[in-house]
Amino acid sequence: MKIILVGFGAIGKGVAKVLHEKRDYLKKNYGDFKVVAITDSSGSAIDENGLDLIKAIEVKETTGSIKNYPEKGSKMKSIDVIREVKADVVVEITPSNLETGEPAKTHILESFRNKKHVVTANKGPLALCYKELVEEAKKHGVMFRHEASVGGAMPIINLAKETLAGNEILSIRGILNGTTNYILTKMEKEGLDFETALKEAKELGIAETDPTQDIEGLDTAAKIVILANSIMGLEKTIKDVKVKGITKITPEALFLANKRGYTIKLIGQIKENHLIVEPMLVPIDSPLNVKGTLNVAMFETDLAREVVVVGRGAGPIETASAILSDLIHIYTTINTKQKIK
Ligand SMILES: NC(=O)C1=CN([C@@H]2O[C@H](COP(=O)(O)OP(=O)(O)OC[C@H]3O[C@@H](n4cnc5c(N)ncnc54)[C@H](OP(=O)(O)O)[C@@H]3O)[C@@H](O)[C@H]2O)C=CC1
Ligand SMILES: N[C@@H](CC=O)C(=O)O
Ligand code: NA
Repeated sequence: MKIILVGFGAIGKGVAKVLHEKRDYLKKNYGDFKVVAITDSSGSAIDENGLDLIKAIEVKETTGSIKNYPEKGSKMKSIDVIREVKADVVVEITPSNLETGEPAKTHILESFRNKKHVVTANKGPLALCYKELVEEAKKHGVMFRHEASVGGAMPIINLAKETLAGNEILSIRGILNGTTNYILTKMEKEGLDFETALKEAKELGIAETDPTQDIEGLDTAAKIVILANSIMGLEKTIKDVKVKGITKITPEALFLANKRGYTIKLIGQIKENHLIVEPMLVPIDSPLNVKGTLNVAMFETDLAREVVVVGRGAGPIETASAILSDLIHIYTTINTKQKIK
């Protein structure tokens, strides 16, 4: 299967590392997963026989742009790569823009129009125009998967759509941002100040390109909109969410909460058509009291009753896990269809 990576930052490099490390496992169990093009904000590298992913990471980390990849690099823009390079799947992992959804929205729609399946971790277009994207993918007969867009490695979207298929999801409540959970945990457990904890989160590659999206609660808001639209059949936008972030939370507030048997978590909640994101007191012994970059989601369903999932909500390799599972789904679907013909 031929793959184009659009975006080569923390997640793009994480996907490249995972595809390199898992290449023998993938070949043995599925087939050849080949990255034929990689793009970033200033250019691209293209090789129809498959790029050397370790070399691509090294070029990116030493020179700052993939266009410096020996012999295969150029200033070719992402949109032209999507149109002109022969591939099966585009992995869209540019920054999430929660106002316009660009450049990801155009990348995704253009991929569909060029008969390319899409896997994305990008929350922008999903939170702003989910229905349009799903309809366009259907119109062009291609697959559109986005497990990584909510909760990173934590299985939530495909779990709801596949394993919990047939259930009506009545409410979802959880911690859906790894950066803020990391910050709150560091402040609570080590008394670290907010800025130092945020700096560490950036260094771990878990924060958004614009980390205010994390700490002001907008990333969590985007995610509950995606959940509302993709697995609860609602039609919401980020404007429908009442949002409050964690910038006013201090180590002292966490200490006082602990003394009373509580902790403080940034909770996203969808219940009875209301979407809310705010710091909430959570009992110390609650299943919601997970630490570090962990995320947690508590589903209330009509058949399976309560379901709780926990997993790493952020991180290059962890997020690449969700992207890989979507790529494998596309690979197996393509090859099953071909065998039936
Ligand atoms: N970090 C995480 O743990 C998670 C991130 N995500 C989502 O994944 C996406 C990527 O995140 P992350 O890798 O951390 O972000 P980074 O900021 O590390 O990387 C973004 C990449 O996109 C590139 N880029 C920007 N504009 C364009 C463009 N027009 N064409 C091609 N590439 C472009 C940047 O180029 P350049 O290098 O030249 O600046 C960079 O390589 C985001 O949407 C984020 O919300 C989802 C789950 C977890
Ligand atoms: N910045 C986000 C990345 C995953 O969506 C987070 O911290 O959860
Ligand atoms: Na996920």
